[in-house]
Amino acid sequence: MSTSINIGLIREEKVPGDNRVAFTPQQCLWISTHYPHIAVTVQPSPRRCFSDDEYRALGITVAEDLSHCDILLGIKEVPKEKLLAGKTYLFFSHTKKQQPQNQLMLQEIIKKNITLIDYECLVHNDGQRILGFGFFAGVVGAHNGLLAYGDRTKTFSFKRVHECKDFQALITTYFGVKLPPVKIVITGSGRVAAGSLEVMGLLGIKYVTPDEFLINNYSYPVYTQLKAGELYLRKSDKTYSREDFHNNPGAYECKFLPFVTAADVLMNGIYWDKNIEPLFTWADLQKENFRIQVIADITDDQNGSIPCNLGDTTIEEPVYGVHRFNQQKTADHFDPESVTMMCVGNLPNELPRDASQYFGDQLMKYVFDELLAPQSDMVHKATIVDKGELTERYHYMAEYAGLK
Ligand SMILES: NC(=O)c1ccc[n+]([C@@H]2O[C@H](COP(=O)([O-])OP(=O)(O)OC[C@H]3O[C@@H](n4cnc5c(N)ncnc54)[C@H](O)[C@@H]3O)[C@@H](O)[C@H]2O)c1
Repeated sequence: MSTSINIGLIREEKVPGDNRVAFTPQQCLWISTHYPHIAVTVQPSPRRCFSDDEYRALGITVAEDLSHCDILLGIKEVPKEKLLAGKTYLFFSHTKKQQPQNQLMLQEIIKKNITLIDYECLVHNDGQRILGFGFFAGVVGAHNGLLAYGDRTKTFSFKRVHECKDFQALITTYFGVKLPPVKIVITGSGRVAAGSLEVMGLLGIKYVTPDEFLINNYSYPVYTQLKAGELYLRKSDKTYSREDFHNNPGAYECKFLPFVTAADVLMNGIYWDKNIEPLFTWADLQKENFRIQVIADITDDQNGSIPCNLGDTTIEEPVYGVHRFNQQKTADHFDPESVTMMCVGNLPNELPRDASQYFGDQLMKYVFDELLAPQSDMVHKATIVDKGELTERYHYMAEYAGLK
């Protein structure tokens, strides 16, 4: 069969740069073996976590010009001057909440008769998102939280994740590590929480129930996990219903407070929006029995579920201290009157090879055939712009898109 569909993997050009990619070299090879009518071309990139040579070594074409491609896959937003007219793009556009910083990009997409399919809007029948990087955010966030705790208490030290080639290499650094009897509380039950639990398992940290965690002290490291049903109860009748909580989060109160007196480290991986009560308040931080020393805020909303999240940190400078009484950042991240905050907003970039492979696997498993099919409800629902026209589901964005 002759090649009839050309797919391009674009170079990430957003600043600051991203090192992830939609398909690894092995996955590109797999596509060309299993779909002989599809050809993949990779745009060269000095920053991508798989080098151009790793693609070339498997016989994948690396070329600057993608004008022959029908479908272009990226990760982050595409600078508007780089958008190729008439193409079908898939990437995280961050436009569906009408984010101001991406308005001009969306207008250009419309002007250039582009089709935009947003990864974030690809969902299973039950509404769960198909694609995301949460698992590796959870892994890196948990590691960084423990690293900060080790540095703060001078009890152990960890290597930085991005200094390891991949997850496998990170795991080898855990052999022989002896942690002090730290108590860790993990919130959430999604992909982020799953990644953090993986690190607990790899380090042999023992699970205890939330009740045991509150009552007991241990001579070895332990963790507990609080899912939404254990964290939030309806104010009126002290019950929890997932659907009701998602629809009426304001009717629920947060039950986290006792854990601030029992945990040394908090790894926060819950879903949060502004109508959901935060885990604790500034006033709670000032109480004498506030025990938490390090917060890995993987959810990472400024002034969100964690009031002392004063903004993002970077992979280069992953932590800052926040003074519990004056609410300001401290000169020393580990000031005894401070809580050490880890608020990196792009955690998966520390493990980009694994994060990319996981992403490509999900894309292959659940989306690829739908994308190639003449009609797909899943893809249709995630299509924000179809050949330059805002689709019906996204008409609410007309003004933002410059159409009104
Ligand atoms: N810091 C980073 O680098 C980074 C990376 C990835 C994700 N995150 C953030 O971490 C958080 C968790 O991500 P995740 O990948 O685990 O998400 P997920 O989609 O895997 O899980 C989210 C959980 O929240 C629940 N949920 C979904 N909609 C909800 C609603 N409307 N109200 C209440 N609960 C709801 C889901 O049932 C699920 O259990 C998100 O806020 C995400 O933005 C941060």
